Amino acid sequence: AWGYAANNGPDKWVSNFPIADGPRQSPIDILPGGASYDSGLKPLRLKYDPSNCLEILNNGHSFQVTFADDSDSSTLKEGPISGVYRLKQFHFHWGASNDKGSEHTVAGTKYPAELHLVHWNTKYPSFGEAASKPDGLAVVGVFLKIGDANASLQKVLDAFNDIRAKGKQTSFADFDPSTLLPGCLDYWTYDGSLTTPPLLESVTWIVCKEPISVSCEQMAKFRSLLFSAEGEPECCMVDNYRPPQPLKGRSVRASFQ
Ligand SMILES: O=S(=O)(O)/C=C/c1cc(Br)ccc1O
Ligand SMILES: [Zn+2]
Repeated sequence: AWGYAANNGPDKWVSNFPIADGPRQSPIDILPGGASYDSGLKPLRLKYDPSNCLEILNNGHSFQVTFADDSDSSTLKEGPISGVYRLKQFHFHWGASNDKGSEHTVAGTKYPAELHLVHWNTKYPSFGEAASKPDGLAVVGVFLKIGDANASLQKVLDAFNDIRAKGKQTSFADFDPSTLLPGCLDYWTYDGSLTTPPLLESVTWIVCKEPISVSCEQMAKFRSLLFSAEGEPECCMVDNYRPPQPLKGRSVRASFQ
Protein backbone atom coordinates (compact mmCIF):
# COMPACT_ATOMS: atom_id res chain seq x y z
CA ALA A 1 0.00 0.00 0.00
CA TRP A 2 1.11 3.57 -0.63
CA GLY A 3 2.77 5.62 2.07
CA TYR A 4 5.61 8.08 2.54
CA ALA A 5 8.54 5.68 3.05
CA ALA A 6 11.37 5.10 0.54
CA ASN A 7 9.72 1.92 -0.76
CA ASN A 8 6.13 3.24 -1.12
CA GLY A 9 6.45 7.03 -1.06
CA PRO A 10 5.66 9.85 -3.55
CA ASP A 11 8.29 8.77 -6.11
CA LYS A 12 6.72 5.28 -6.25
CA TRP A 13 3.04 6.30 -6.49
CA VAL A 14 3.07 6.54 -10.32
CA SER A 15 3.31 2.74 -10.69
CA ASN A 16 -0.15 2.23 -9.16
CA PHE A 17 -1.52 5.72 -9.90
CA PRO A 18 -0.22 6.80 -13.35
CA ILE A 19 -2.07 10.13 -12.98
CA ALA A 20 0.81 11.04 -10.64
CA ASP A 21 2.51 12.30 -13.84
CA GLY A 22 -0.67 14.07 -15.03
CA PRO A 23 -1.15 17.66 -16.24
CA ARG A 24 -2.74 19.11 -13.08
CA GLN A 25 -0.99 17.51 -10.10
CA SER A 26 -0.62 19.02 -6.61
CA PRO A 27 1.02 20.43 -4.61
CA ILE A 28 3.03 23.11 -6.45
CA ASP A 29 5.62 25.72 -5.59
CA ILE A 30 3.76 29.03 -5.57
CA LEU A 31 5.79 31.92 -7.00
CA PRO A 32 4.08 35.10 -5.74
CA GLY A 33 5.73 37.05 -8.58
CA GLY A 34 4.34 34.58 -11.10
CA ALA A 35 0.76 34.72 -9.86
CA SER A 36 -1.62 37.09 -11.64
CA TYR A 37 -3.98 39.26 -9.60
CA ASP A 38 -7.60 38.60 -10.68
CA SER A 39 -10.00 41.35 -9.52
CA GLY A 40 -12.88 39.02 -10.46
CA LEU A 41 -11.99 36.65 -7.63
CA LYS A 42 -14.44 37.00 -4.72
CA PRO A 43 -13.66 36.73 -0.99
CA LEU A 44 -13.97 33.22 0.43
CA ARG A 45 -17.36 32.63 2.05
CA LEU A 46 -16.90 29.94 4.69
CA LYS A 47 -19.70 28.98 7.08
CA TYR A 48 -19.09 26.02 9.38
CA ASP A 49 -21.48 24.56 11.97
CA PRO A 50 -19.56 23.03 14.94
CA SER A 51 -22.44 20.58 15.51
CA ASN A 52 -21.49 18.89 12.21
CA CYS A 53 -18.18 17.76 13.72
CA LEU A 54 -18.28 13.97 14.17
CA GLU A 55 -14.98 12.29 14.94
CA ILE A 56 -11.21 12.34 14.73
CA LEU A 57 -9.40 9.46 13.03
CA ASN A 58 -5.85 8.24 12.41
CA ASN A 59 -6.10 6.91 8.84
CA GLY A 60 -2.48 5.79 8.65
CA HIS A 61 -1.44 8.72 6.43
CA SER A 62 -2.56 11.67 8.57
CA PHE A 63 -5.27 12.33 11.11
CA GLN A 64 -8.56 13.77 9.98
CA VAL A 65 -11.56 15.41 11.60
CA THR A 66 -14.70 14.26 9.79
CA PHE A 67 -17.90 16.28 9.39
CA ALA A 68 -21.51 15.37 8.71
CA ASP A 69 -22.04 16.40 5.09
CA ASP A 70 -25.72 15.45 4.65
CA SER A 71 -26.85 19.11 4.62
CA ASP A 72 -25.56 22.55 3.59
CA SER A 73 -24.69 23.63 7.13
CA SER A 74 -20.90 23.63 6.71
CA THR A 75 -20.06 25.11 3.34
CA LEU A 76 -17.60 27.00 1.17
CA LYS A 77 -19.01 29.44 -1.39
CA GLU A 78 -17.72 32.24 -3.66
CA GLY A 79 -13.94 32.66 -3.81
CA PRO A 80 -12.88 31.15 -7.16
CA ILE A 81 -15.72 28.60 -7.21
CA SER A 82 -19.34 28.68 -8.29
CA GLY A 83 -22.07 26.87 -6.42
CA VAL A 84 -21.98 25.33 -2.95
CA TYR A 85 -19.26 22.99 -1.66
CA ARG A 86 -19.73 21.03 1.58
CA LEU A 87 -16.99 20.43 4.16
CA LYS A 88 -16.15 16.71 4.36
CA GLN A 89 -13.04 16.67 6.55
CA PHE A 90 -9.88 18.48 7.48
CA HIS A 91 -6.41 17.03 8.01
CA PHE A 92 -2.76 18.09 8.09
CA HIS A 93 0.64 17.28 6.57
CA TRP A 94 3.84 17.89 8.56
CA GLY A 95 7.59 17.21 8.78
CA ALA A 96 9.99 15.38 11.08
CA SER A 97 11.54 18.79 11.83
CA ASN A 98 10.39 22.41 11.54
CA ASP A 99 12.28 23.06 8.27
CA LYS A 100 9.81 20.97 6.19
CA GLY A 101 6.31 19.54 6.24
CA SER A 102 4.06 21.69 4.04
CA GLU A 103 2.99 20.41 0.62
CA HIS A 104 2.66 23.72 -1.16
CA THR A 105 5.76 25.91 -0.92
CA VAL A 106 6.06 29.66 -1.48
CA ALA A 107 9.07 30.60 -3.64
CA GLY A 108 10.71 27.43 -2.30
CA THR A 109 9.88 28.14 1.34
CA LYS A 110 8.61 25.10 3.22
CA TYR A 111 6.42 25.55 6.29
CA PRO A 112 6.46 23.02 9.18
CA ALA A 113 2.88 21.94 8.43
CA GLU A 114 -0.15 22.57 6.21
CA LEU A 115 -3.89 22.27 6.99
CA HIS A 116 -6.30 21.04 4.28
CA LEU A 117 -10.05 21.65 4.54
CA VAL A 118 -11.67 19.34 1.97
CA HIS A 119 -15.01 20.34 0.37
CA TRP A 120 -17.09 18.73 -2.39
CA ASN A 121 -19.39 20.30 -4.99
CA THR A 122 -23.05 19.71 -4.17
CA LYS A 123 -23.94 19.63 -7.88
CA TYR A 124 -22.80 15.98 -7.49
CA PRO A 125 -24.59 13.47 -5.19
CA SER A 126 -21.60 12.58 -2.97
CA PHE A 127 -17.92 13.20 -2.21
CA GLY A 128 -17.04 10.00 -4.11
CA GLU A 129 -18.87 11.15 -7.22
CA ALA A 130 -17.47 14.67 -6.97
CA ALA A 131 -13.90 13.41 -6.52
CA SER A 132 -13.89 12.16 -10.14
CA LYS A 133 -15.02 15.50 -11.67
CA PRO A 134 -12.75 18.36 -12.73
CA ASP A 135 -14.81 20.83 -10.63
CA GLY A 136 -15.72 18.30 -7.94
CA LEU A 137 -13.56 19.36 -4.99
CA ALA A 138 -12.24 22.53 -3.38
CA VAL A 139 -9.49 22.30 -0.78
CA VAL A 140 -8.52 25.28 1.36
CA GLY A 141 -4.86 25.09 2.36
CA VAL A 142 -3.46 26.98 5.35
CA PHE A 143 0.24 27.09 6.27
CA LEU A 144 1.38 26.63 9.88
CA LYS A 145 4.32 28.71 11.08
CA ILE A 146 6.27 28.28 14.35
CA GLY A 147 5.20 30.88 16.91
CA ASP A 148 2.73 31.16 19.76
CA ALA A 149 0.76 28.08 20.76
CA ASN A 150 -2.52 27.87 18.85
CA ALA A 151 -5.39 27.47 21.34
CA SER A 152 -7.86 26.24 18.71
CA LEU A 153 -5.41 23.65 17.38
CA GLN A 154 -4.75 22.52 20.96
CA LYS A 155 -8.35 21.22 21.19
CA VAL A 156 -7.57 18.89 18.27
CA LEU A 157 -4.20 17.81 19.72
CA ASP A 158 -5.83 16.99 23.07
CA ALA A 159 -7.70 14.16 21.33
CA PHE A 160 -4.46 12.50 20.11
CA ASN A 161 -4.08 10.10 23.02
CA ASP A 162 -7.05 8.10 21.70
CA ILE A 163 -5.85 7.95 18.06
CA ARG A 164 -2.10 7.30 18.37
CA ALA A 165 -2.13 4.24 16.06
CA LYS A 166 -3.44 3.70 12.53
CA GLY A 167 -7.16 2.86 12.45
CA LYS A 168 -7.97 4.39 15.83
CA GLN A 169 -10.82 6.90 15.99
CA THR A 170 -12.71 8.70 18.70
CA SER A 171 -15.68 11.03 18.90
CA PHE A 172 -14.87 14.69 18.46
CA ALA A 173 -17.69 17.19 18.81
CA ASP A 174 -18.46 20.87 18.69
CA PHE A 175 -15.35 22.05 16.95
CA ASP A 176 -15.50 25.08 14.65
CA PRO A 177 -12.81 24.77 11.95
CA SER A 178 -13.08 28.47 11.13
CA THR A 179 -11.09 29.03 14.36
CA LEU A 180 -8.16 27.46 12.44
CA LEU A 181 -8.29 30.07 9.66
CA PRO A 182 -5.95 33.08 9.49
CA GLY A 183 -7.34 36.58 10.05
CA CYS A 184 -6.69 37.56 6.45
CA LEU A 185 -8.22 35.26 3.82
CA ASP A 186 -6.17 36.50 0.84
CA TYR A 187 -5.46 33.43 -1.32
CA TRP A 188 -3.80 31.95 -4.38
CA THR A 189 -5.88 29.58 -6.50
CA TYR A 190 -5.12 27.06 -9.26
CA ASP A 191 -6.49 23.83 -10.73
CA GLY A 192 -4.89 20.74 -9.17
CA SER A 193 -5.36 17.35 -7.62
CA LEU A 194 -5.56 15.37 -4.43
CA THR A 195 -2.04 15.22 -3.01
CA THR A 196 -2.49 11.63 -1.87
CA PRO A 197 -3.47 8.60 -3.95
CA PRO A 198 -5.77 8.35 -5.89
CA LEU A 199 -4.32 11.81 -6.86
CA LEU A 200 -7.55 12.63 -8.70
CA GLU A 201 -7.40 15.84 -10.78
CA SER A 202 -10.59 17.27 -9.33
CA VAL A 203 -9.41 19.95 -6.92
CA THR A 204 -9.72 23.71 -7.10
CA TRP A 205 -6.91 24.67 -4.72
CA ILE A 206 -7.34 27.74 -2.55
CA VAL A 207 -4.11 28.41 -0.61
CA CYS A 208 -4.18 31.17 2.01
CA LYS A 209 -1.30 33.61 1.92
CA GLU A 210 -1.28 34.18 5.71
CA PRO A 211 -0.14 31.32 7.95
CA ILE A 212 -1.57 30.41 11.34
CA SER A 213 0.71 29.84 14.35
CA VAL A 214 1.77 26.57 15.93
CA SER A 215 4.25 26.15 18.81
CA CYS A 216 7.25 23.82 18.81
CA GLU A 217 5.58 21.75 21.53
CA GLN A 218 2.43 21.43 19.43
CA MET A 219 4.51 20.28 16.45
CA ALA A 220 6.06 17.62 18.70
CA LYS A 221 2.52 16.41 19.47
CA PHE A 222 1.82 15.95 15.72
CA ARG A 223 4.96 13.81 15.54
CA SER A 224 3.76 11.59 18.41
CA LEU A 225 1.19 9.95 16.12
CA LEU A 226 2.04 6.66 14.39
CA PHE A 227 1.78 5.48 10.76
CA SER A 228 1.67 1.97 12.24
CA ALA A 229 -1.27 0.09 13.73
CA GLU A 230 -1.37 -1.35 17.26
CA GLY A 231 0.78 -4.47 17.50
CA GLU A 232 3.00 -3.40 14.57
CA PRO A 233 6.53 -2.01 15.03
CA GLU A 234 6.06 1.67 15.90
CA CYS A 235 6.66 4.09 13.01
CA CYS A 236 6.31 7.82 13.79
CA MET A 237 3.89 9.75 11.58
CA VAL A 238 6.21 12.40 10.12
CA ASP A 239 7.07 13.72 6.64
CA ASN A 240 3.59 12.82 5.33
CA TYR A 241 3.84 15.41 2.55
CA ARG A 242 4.13 15.16 -1.24
CA PRO A 243 6.76 17.49 -2.74
CA PRO A 244 5.81 20.16 -5.32
CA GLN A 245 4.85 18.89 -8.79
CA PRO A 246 5.44 20.43 -12.28
CA LEU A 247 3.16 23.38 -13.11
CA LYS A 248 2.80 22.16 -16.76
CA GLY A 249 1.58 25.49 -18.07
CA ARG A 250 -1.03 26.17 -15.40
CA SER A 251 -1.62 29.71 -14.18
CA VAL A 252 -1.88 30.66 -10.51
CA ARG A 253 -4.22 33.53 -9.70
CA ALA A 254 -4.08 35.80 -6.65
CA SER A 255 -7.11 37.31 -4.91
CA PHE A 256 -4.93 40.20 -3.70
CA GLN A 257 -2.50 42.72 -5.17
O1 LIG B 1 -4.36 16.04 0.80
S1 LIG B 1 -5.60 16.21 0.03
O2 LIG B 1 -5.32 16.54 -1.38
O3 LIG B 1 -6.48 17.24 0.62
C1 LIG B 1 -6.42 14.69 0.04
C2 LIG B 1 -7.71 14.64 0.29
C3 LIG B 1 -8.52 13.41 0.33
C4 LIG B 1 -9.72 13.52 0.99
C5 LIG B 1 -10.54 12.43 1.08
BR1 LIG B 1 -12.19 12.64 1.99
C6 LIG B 1 -10.23 11.21 0.52
C7 LIG B 1 -9.02 11.08 -0.13
C8 LIG B 1 -8.16 12.18 -0.22
O4 LIG B 1 -6.97 12.04 -0.86
ZN1 LIG C 1 -4.01 17.02 2.38
